[in-house]
Amino acid sequence: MAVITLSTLSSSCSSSTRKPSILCPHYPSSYPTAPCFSLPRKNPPSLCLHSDTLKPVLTLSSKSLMSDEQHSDCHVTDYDKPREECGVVGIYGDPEASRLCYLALHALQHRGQEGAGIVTVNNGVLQSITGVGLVSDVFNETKLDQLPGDSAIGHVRYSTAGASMLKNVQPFVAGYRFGSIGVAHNGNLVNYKALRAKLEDNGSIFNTSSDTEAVLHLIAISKARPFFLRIVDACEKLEGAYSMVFLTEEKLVAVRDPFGFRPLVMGRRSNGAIVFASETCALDLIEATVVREVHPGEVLIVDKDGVKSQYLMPHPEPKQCIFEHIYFALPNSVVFGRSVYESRRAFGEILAAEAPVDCDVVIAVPDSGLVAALGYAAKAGVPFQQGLIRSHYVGRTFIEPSQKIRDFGVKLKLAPVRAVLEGKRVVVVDDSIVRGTTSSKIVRLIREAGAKEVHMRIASPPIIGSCYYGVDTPSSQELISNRMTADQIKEFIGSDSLAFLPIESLQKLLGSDSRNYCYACFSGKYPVEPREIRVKRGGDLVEDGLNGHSDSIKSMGVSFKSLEFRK
Ligand SMILES: O=P(O)(O)OC[C@H]1O[C@H](OP(=O)(O)OP(=O)(O)O)[C@H](O)[C@@H]1O
Ligand SMILES: NC(=O)CC[C@H](N)C(=O)O
Ligand code: SF4
Ligand SMILES: [Mg+2]
Repeated sequence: MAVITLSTLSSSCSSSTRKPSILCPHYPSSYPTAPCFSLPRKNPPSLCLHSDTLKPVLTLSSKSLMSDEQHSDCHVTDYDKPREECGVVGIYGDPEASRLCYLALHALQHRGQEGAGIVTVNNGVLQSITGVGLVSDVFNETKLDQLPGDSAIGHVRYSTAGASMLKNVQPFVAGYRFGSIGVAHNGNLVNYKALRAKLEDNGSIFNTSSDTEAVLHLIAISKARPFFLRIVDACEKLEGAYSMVFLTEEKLVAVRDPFGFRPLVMGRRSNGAIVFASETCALDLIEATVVREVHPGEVLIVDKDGVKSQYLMPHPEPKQCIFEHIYFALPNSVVFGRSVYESRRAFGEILAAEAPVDCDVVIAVPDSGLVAALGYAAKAGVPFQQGLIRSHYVGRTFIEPSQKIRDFGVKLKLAPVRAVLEGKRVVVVDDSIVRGTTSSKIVRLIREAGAKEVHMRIASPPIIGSCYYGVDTPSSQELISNRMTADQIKEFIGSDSLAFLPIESLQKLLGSDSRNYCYACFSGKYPVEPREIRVKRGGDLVEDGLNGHSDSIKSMGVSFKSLEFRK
């Protein structure tokens, strides 16, 4: 059963004007900035339930799964892994906006499986459906019929801040004094706690424990005019990673943080509709042609007059996440202007050139090790074979009811092919080692299947630090490469040899573009100081909000158990 919430928010602002900080050549430098006309108030509440809001917000929360009020067990996921991030999509000017959004979210499902949502604009009203679980769990024909309109934004979530619970599922929608606004965010704000504390001091009441909500409050209290400059004003107060899409009654706005940590690309459909998505694979699915990336620090505003570009405050140089190429993005996507497939293949080729070994067969750890293994095999001139079969019924998250059963995790997901492995010297290529769980189990499985030698090749440098920019890696103490040398890891996983992709070779491959990438989880050099973020530990969920319990979600057929929250 769906619940309908009429949520109203108000804010006030005092008179002020705001000019764009940097103007794009296509943007009129004479853009009018008018004084704000609202009532000045001291410490104005940015959220008010007795508001004189102009436009109501219609929110439908999918109740096919448990509600926020039903505090129960916690969502158990595979915390060994660098987990996926979020995916965002935005569509302007297509009568099938919500259906296209739904399809695009399917293409981005690998980026987040905790929750999904779509917001559309219909007759000047923002309508929202969000729910926990996969896109296919949350939406069906009937739900999509409830989302008419020719503009939409959508989100698939994997939490980085704020627990896994329905109220944190995006897009978020709020009504404020001048209208309504929806937002979908991929990334993580490293100054969220400070921002929230300040906003709360000034009277803001938060509805969620997600970092993303802060931007809505900042927009509501901004004194900038016209509207999109409120978004610019708010974003300039954010630190960390944000690729976001905003939807209002009239506009679709896409923003990428100045470092461009997370991807965001713009496309166009043949009917002229403008589309934004985290990865190009989403554009391909809905037959939109890639126009270009949203540049780091850029704000793109789409309305009936076309597309305008604006920039946030200047910044030294982009720091795009190299891990998108190593693990997160799909190989059929082009991310940061590079084909993910070609990157991974090149990583494998470099490994073959720099860490050769006599072998009979090259195999991959599916899925994300596959393309690098193809590169390794081609360069080494050794046959590639499918030595491990992946079960498609076990996702990137699975049941972990106890340590004993947890050991079955890898076995459940990956099965060795004796016909390929028996009596062979095997090179096994994977994209990364996080805690070493997968590698150690795989080496054992392959030996049990009769392999004579097992040589692990890892298509990324050793991960020594946590990510604070939208990827949910374990804390650094839990990262095996933070505690052990490559030789010690080789002993730990029981392989005959082990080699990682050297960071220098990775940077050499990227050439002059190399300085535009973030390598912090390999180098420990963080482009934006993660001063207030604590990373989740294995088995933990972090309750960082003041909104009560971290409620569970039930999704994807995973099992649940109670977990303790660390403060
Ligand atoms: O060292 P560990 O802690 O075991 O983590 C590393 C493994 O986790 C990831 O795979 P994952 O199973 O998440 O997804 P995939 O099927 O997309 O490769 C990654 O590709 C490695 O295989
Ligand atoms: N992985 C992400 O991009 C998460 C977005 C946001 N920080 C959240 O936790 O919902
Ligand atoms: S720390 Fe690692 S995972 Fe995080 S943005 Fe930088 S390269 Fe990507
Ligand atoms: Mg893997």
